[in-house]
Amino acid sequence: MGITDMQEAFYYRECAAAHENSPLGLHYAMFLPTINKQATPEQKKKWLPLAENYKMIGTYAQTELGHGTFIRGLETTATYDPKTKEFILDSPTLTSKKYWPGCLGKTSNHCVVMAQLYTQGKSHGPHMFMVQIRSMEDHSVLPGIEVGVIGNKFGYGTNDNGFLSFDKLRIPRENMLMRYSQVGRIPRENMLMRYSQVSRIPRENMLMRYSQVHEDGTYVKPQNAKLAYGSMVLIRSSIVSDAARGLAQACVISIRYSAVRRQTEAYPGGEEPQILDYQTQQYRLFPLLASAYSLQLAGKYVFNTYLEVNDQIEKGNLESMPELHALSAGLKAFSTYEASAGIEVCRICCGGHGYSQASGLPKIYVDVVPGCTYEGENTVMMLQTARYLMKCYSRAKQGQKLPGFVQYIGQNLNKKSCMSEEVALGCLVMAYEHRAARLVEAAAMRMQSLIQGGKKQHEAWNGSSVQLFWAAKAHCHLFCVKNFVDAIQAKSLSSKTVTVMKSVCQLYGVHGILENLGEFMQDGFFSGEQVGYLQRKMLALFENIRPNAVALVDAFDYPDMVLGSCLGRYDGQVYQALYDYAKSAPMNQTEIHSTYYKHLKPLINPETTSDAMQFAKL
Ligand SMILES: CCCCCCCCCCCC(=O)SCCNC(=O)CCNC(=O)[C@H](O)C(C)(C)COP(=O)(O)OP(=O)(O)OC[C@H]1O[C@@H](n2cnc3c(N)ncnc32)[C@H](O)[C@@H]1OP(=O)(O)O
Ligand SMILES: Cc1cc2nc3c(=O)[nH]c(=O)nc-3n(C[C@H](O)[C@H](O)[C@H](O)COP(=O)(O)OP(=O)(O)OC[C@H]3O[C@@H](n4cnc5c(N)ncnc54)[C@H](O)[C@@H]3O)c2cc1C
Repeated sequence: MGITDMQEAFYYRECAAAHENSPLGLHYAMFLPTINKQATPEQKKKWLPLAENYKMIGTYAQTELGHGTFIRGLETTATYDPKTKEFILDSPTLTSKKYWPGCLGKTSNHCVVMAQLYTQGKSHGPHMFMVQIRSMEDHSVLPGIEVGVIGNKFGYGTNDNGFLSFDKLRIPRENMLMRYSQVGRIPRENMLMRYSQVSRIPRENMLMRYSQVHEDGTYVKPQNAKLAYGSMVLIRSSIVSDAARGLAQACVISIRYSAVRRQTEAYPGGEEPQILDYQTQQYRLFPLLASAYSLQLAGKYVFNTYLEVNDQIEKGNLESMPELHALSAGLKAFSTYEASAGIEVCRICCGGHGYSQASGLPKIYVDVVPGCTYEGENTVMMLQTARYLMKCYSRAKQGQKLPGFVQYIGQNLNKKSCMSEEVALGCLVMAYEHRAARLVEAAAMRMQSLIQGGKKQHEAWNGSSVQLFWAAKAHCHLFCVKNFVDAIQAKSLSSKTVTVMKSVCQLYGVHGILENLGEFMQDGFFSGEQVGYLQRKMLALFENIRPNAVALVDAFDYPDMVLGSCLGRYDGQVYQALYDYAKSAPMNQTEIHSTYYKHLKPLINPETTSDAMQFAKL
């Protein structure tokens, strides 16, 4: 189709294969970007045309049976042999087997492997290597490699998450040497297959844009070791929009359905109201609608930040890497938590029909919920953000200026909320700033007191980690509120749009406070009276939003084909669609199901079991 823009390609694929996760997902989400960002120009020249034309089909193989979060603990080794100028990949233990990479089990013929680099007898930590695992001729698994699928999962049925191990012992040493001695004489494109066949790969296959191993085995350190984690940062930055999309789609389904579904006479003999008119339905759905908008805006922001910082990195300026890491890790966690929990609420709000696959909601849920785990387990990611916040706190205490989105840290905490009946956006932002600043300080104080009490740094960290988590979550929440407020204050919006979106934004802020009231009230920042303003405002906002609710979900503009939902159809013909779905079920294609003959008839009518025997033989 000639589509080169990554986001555009995503939307195209979403329409073309709406109901399945692509078995090539990891190829374009991680394998191609990793080559693009981490390979040398020569490597790119060699691999990109093959990868872009789906000759090389690849994945990103980092996680192992024993380690996922702790990358430095990975056990797969890549040992450089200067005599042969090769790396020897090895999976020395059961726990070192690669486990979980998507599209690995059956689809990929290559992968980027994260392995511990050893050269000149020293370990240099995790580095990436390009490894061919299957033949480009017939897709057979190459010698020295064991690869397979990991079995059924919660979802992602069409994405063959796999296991993989390298066993150098299975390859005769002489064979490998012989193959190597031919390197200079065979065509370049033959090299990958020949080397991988023996689980030995050429030195040039190490993705060494930033770190290098010279031919004699000398290791040259990269400017920053975490540059090798760049692909993860890219995907974390993309996952925020991904989570937002899942939540937005669930809101479309649940809100449209709630406008069609009628239930329970409002008064004896009266009409059954649309369930969307129930305040309790609005209480569960409208804040999620607001959250979907907020996360979409946050997703855009973080991805644009990724692009900007990446631009600087390309120019050799690594200054903003820590900010980007903290922002992308925290928002990835915050957004996937919010979206997963929200999609489940949308499902429950559809009553019994929400439990049917016909609702489209189970599929959305199982697609979004692994985002809480992959690309960095959410709690661990929040703690990475907290680590950054602690550094900022200590810098603020030393009077140093902080970057824009953390400038609230270290602010004076002895103030009261400016909240009035009107619930001004400025007062909402101030409230979130105060809560985050207080929780950052509380976590820092806790750490400090544990250390002063004789605990070691790592013990103090663990002993403060719940508070650190709260601080990071409050920080991300503040970011989402502030970013939403900034977006609706953008000059490009029409006044009508601003009126509607202001209500949505206010609801996002107000509901978030009411759901986390303890954190806003612990130090007396809000008075009880002010909480009353917020509660009344929330109910008033439900009434404001109600007439626009369906238009607000229509505005996400997801075609029916993408939603794949009988409940969320644009035309509202929910009951006909459900009935058609039932009629088309495979079990309805025959009047009597085969199990009747096999199991039921012998019970109901034992004297005529010969039929059943007959069937069993068939
Ligand atoms: C279209 C969409 C859908 C896309 C759909 C995609 C489909 C799904 C794809 C899923 C693919 C995968 O899951 S791939 C596998 C993903 N795996 C993970 O994400 C593993 C998560 N683990 C990690 O990222 C790491 O190991 C950490 C961050 C947890 C810890 O790393 P570490 O090496 O032990 O580092 P640590 O000592 O804690 O920290 C040292 C310093 O490095 C910093 N640091 C750590 N990471 C980074 C980083 N990335 N960038 C900058 N700086 C960093 C720390 O802040 C710290 O700074 P200072 O404080 O010292 O200054
Ligand atoms: C659908 C799916 C697709 C995936 N695709 C890929 C892929 O393509 N490539 C790939 O390489 N990997 C992939 N993964 C693996 C994924 O990246 C890891 O599962 C993830 O990084 C989490 O690591 P873990 O499984 O080791 O969790 P663990 O670290 O074992 O986490 C278990 C628990 O321990 C806690 N914990 C761990 N460390 C800490 C800590 N330091 N402080 C506090 N708590 C901690 C966590 O919070 C969590 O509650 C995929 C996983 C899934 C589910």
